[in-house]
Amino acid sequence: MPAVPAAVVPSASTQPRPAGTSSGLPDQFGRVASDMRLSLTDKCNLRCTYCMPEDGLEWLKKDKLLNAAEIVRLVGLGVNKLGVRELRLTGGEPLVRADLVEIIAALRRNHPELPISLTTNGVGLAKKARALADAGLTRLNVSMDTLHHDAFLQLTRRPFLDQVLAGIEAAAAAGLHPIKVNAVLLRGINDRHGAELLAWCLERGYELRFIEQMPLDADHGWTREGMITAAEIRELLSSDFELAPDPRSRDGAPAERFEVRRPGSAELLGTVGIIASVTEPFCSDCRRTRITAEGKVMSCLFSRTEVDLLPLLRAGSAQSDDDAVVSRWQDAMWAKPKAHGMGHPGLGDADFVQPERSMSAIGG
Ligand SMILES: Nc1nc2c(ncn2[C@@H]2O[C@H](COP(=O)(O)OP(=O)(O)OP(=O)(O)O)[C@@H](O)[C@H]2O)c(=O)[nH]1
Ligand SMILES: C[S@@+](CC[C@H](N)C(=O)[O-])C[C@H]1O[C@@H](n2cnc3c(N)ncnc32)[C@H](O)[C@@H]1O
Ligand code: SF4
Ligand code: SF4
Repeated sequence: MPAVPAAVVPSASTQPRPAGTSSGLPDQFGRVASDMRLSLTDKCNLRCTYCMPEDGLEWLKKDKLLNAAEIVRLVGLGVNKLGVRELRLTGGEPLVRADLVEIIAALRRNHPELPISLTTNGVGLAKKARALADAGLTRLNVSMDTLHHDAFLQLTRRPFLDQVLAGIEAAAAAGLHPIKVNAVLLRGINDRHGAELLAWCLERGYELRFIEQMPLDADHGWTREGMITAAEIRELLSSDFELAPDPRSRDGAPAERFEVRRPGSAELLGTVGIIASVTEPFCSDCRRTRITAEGKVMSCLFSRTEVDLLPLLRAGSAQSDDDAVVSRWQDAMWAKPKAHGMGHPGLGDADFVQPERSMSAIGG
């Protein structure tokens, strides 16, 4: 079974962070991170082919994971000292974490105004949606690649589509709006289901986003030729829908949004997003800082260097320790690569090296 790599690289900066960059999370290229993506676990109950291997991964031991108090402390440092303005909880599958509701409630008590969102596969969501909303979750994104049971099984290797559908419904009933649905299209499996999935989401007021498959699968099976591009997705949708650029500002978001209408009709049905990380990268506007489930800063989704905050978090809780954590986090972000983990965008390029960690072990 492949193991989650234990690599710890103290600092990746080629150039030290200059004196004077004492506030926030700036990098060498003029970007400032304010969007914190925190992985709560590397575990998952699905085995999506574009993410996890069939046999799963060797899960981190519980004592290696950030505990609830450490999570609350890290978010506090992010918000109070480093300019974090948005928090996303992800994984692995965040719903498998038994203390998820308590974590959200504690974060909400400390940060009444902070937008807190969750990215989930929706399995088990039906039972938890109300508690998540009551605890103070702002909204959530559910990953669902198809409405077809056979394709769902082929993609996720688990027969849980009905659970996901029930979860989305429960989230809507709990008022966790806006609900966004994430779908990765794979050639020959669900690429022909895109228009149907969009119609389903539009009817229910959910915002669908198609995601280009990135080379972050544990099986290392991704190819630039094999993936479905944003241009292809727009083409696949064009016989059923007309897409026009959404006039609202993109504001650094991965998804480019489009207004959706039926061909020849003026009626606005809703919007669809396309997250074209491979063919239309958005790295120049990136505001994301990632923390893995075991407390490592990954300045970029494709970083091959990681900066471990856990030893500092576990060294004590005094003010001086807070300063050390903040400073190490800032150093890590200063070293953020320009794009795609290297000096230029190009996920299919010869010099691109896929990180050892799969998406589930990074925190998508
Ligand atoms: N290349 C790249 N892709 C990202 C990044 N952040 C998110 N994505 C992609 O966007 C997908 C959707 O992310 P979500 O977790 O739903 O969050 P989001 O789209 O940033 O969030 P909202 O639009 O604010 O709801 C992820 O699965 C990734 O495929 C990033 O920093 N770099
Ligand atoms: C890693 S998952 C973590 C949260 C949760 N388990 C879920 O699936 O929503 C977050 C997102 O990453 C996406 N994802 C996973 N592997 C990917 C890949 N290789 N390329 C693009 N997106 C990927 C998933 O579709 C999902 O929307
Ligand atoms: S994409 Fe999410 S649900 Fe699918 S295997 Fe990865 S972590 Fe699990
Ligand atoms: S690939 Fe790295 S730099 Fe580009 S948007 Fe994603 S996290 Fe940001």
